[in-house]
Amino acid sequence: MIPAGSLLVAEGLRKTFGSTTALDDASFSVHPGEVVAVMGPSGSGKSTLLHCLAGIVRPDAGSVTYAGREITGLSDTERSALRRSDFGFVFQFGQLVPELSCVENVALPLRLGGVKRKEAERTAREWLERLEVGDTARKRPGDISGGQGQRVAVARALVASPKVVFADEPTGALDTLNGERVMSLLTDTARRQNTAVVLVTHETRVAAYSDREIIVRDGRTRDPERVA
Ligand SMILES: Nc1ncnc2c1ncn2[C@@H]1O[C@H](COP(=O)(O)OP(=O)(O)OP(=O)(O)O)[C@@H](O)[C@H]1O
Repeated sequence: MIPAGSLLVAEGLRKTFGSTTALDDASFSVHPGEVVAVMGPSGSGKSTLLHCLAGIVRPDAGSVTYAGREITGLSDTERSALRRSDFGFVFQFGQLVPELSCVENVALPLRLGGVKRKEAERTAREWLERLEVGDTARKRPGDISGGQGQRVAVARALVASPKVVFADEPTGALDTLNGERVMSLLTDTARRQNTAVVLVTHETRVAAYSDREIIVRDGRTRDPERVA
């Protein structure tokens, strides 16, 4: 049964890569503004689930419904337009464009949405300040620390007020202190602007920032709160 008021819902997802079954009847749902952690052992299917939910990977079977609209049937162009307008992304590594300054990186989602350069960069600067990395504005990603880079990436993921942020091991490359700061900045800001967060992690410390956890094991999902 689909929980009432869900923003993003997946049912019966199945995905194979050659002879490997990555997802095998996986389900998922998230409400607006809710932070859900997707946990489970390495290779259990967490990233594949995230990619299906975000419309990056098309499942072999099952459905993904976003804001009442089935997205599994959309064309590649329609799915990329949806990702640009409604979703934000934070990954573990290499997500910032190395040739652009940090302020240009954060301004990018706004520029792609048609906002003029000056306006986009002004908003991007505010976001860098909010994420406590205002001093990186003119620097390139290669000239800042990993912790600063993740804060810039979080600013970029949130700048266009997305409805959902997908974060795949966002603190995987950071030390504990930086990881905790990135997580609290991400989840506090998302909750404040009613952005849902789908957070893939294998660390309980990181999952503690979520409102709810689901477990993926051998491509199947389990919601511990819904098991009797
Ligand atoms: N593009 C791909 N091509 C082939 N096999 C893949 C591909 N993507 C995932 N797999 C396989 O699917 C299974 C699930 O992978 P997935 O990356 O979703 O797991 P995960 O839980 O995110 O793992 P980790 O925690 O190690 O990142 C694994 O056996 C993986 O090797």
